[in-house]
Amino acid sequence: MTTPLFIKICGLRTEGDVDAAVDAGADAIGFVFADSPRTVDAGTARRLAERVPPGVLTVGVFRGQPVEEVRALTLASGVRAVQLHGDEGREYYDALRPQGWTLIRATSSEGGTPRCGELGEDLLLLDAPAPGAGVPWNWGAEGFTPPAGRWLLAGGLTPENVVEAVRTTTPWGVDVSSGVESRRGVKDPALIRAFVEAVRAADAF
Ligand SMILES: O=C(O)c1ccccc1N[C@@H]1O[C@H](COP(=O)(O)O)[C@@H](O)[C@H]1O
Repeated sequence: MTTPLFIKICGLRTEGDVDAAVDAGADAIGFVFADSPRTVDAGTARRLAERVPPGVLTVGVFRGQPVEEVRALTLASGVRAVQLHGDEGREYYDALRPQGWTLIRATSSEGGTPRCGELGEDLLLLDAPAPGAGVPWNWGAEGFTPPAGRWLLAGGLTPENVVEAVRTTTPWGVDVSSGVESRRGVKDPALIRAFVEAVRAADAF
């Protein structure tokens, strides 16, 4: 039997969002600390993270923020992983490493396939150039080479397209935000369930 795909549901803002993701069987949930319609403050993220069972990874999502801000928000919220969408370099990852957080580097495949770990990250996330916009990138393109090692596919995934996406790109896991919303920034529990069920059905093949 192959390892089930890792599923992250991102951009959660309410208790109902968190309960829907956990009950559906998500492996990770994300709180956005970057500028976004989904932004939550550290206190909200802490309160929501406290509802999450220990087996589900809590992730703080950042984009182009100073490392001290990332450190402060991560400590204040108590999340266990940091997802970085900026153009941070190795020194930035080195500065966060001693805290023991799981470090996720979000990048695109423009300019070639990145390698997981090359900046000190634990996990790579291949996303569209505009994160959180619900727009798929061209992951089905001829010549796309998946990264070696652990990587998450993100960018415009939905319950309808995720099965084809994972069969085409063979990621270690998937990450979704817009595709499980009824409108921008508002999660839909039925879509969260449908997304997780679709991924688990893809696992069965
Ligand atoms: O969700 C956001 O608004 C966001 C803002 C800044 C950086 C990342 C953000 N979200 C991440 O975007 C991808 C995919 O989102 P989508 O499914 O295409 O909407 C995912 O990794 C989110 O964590």
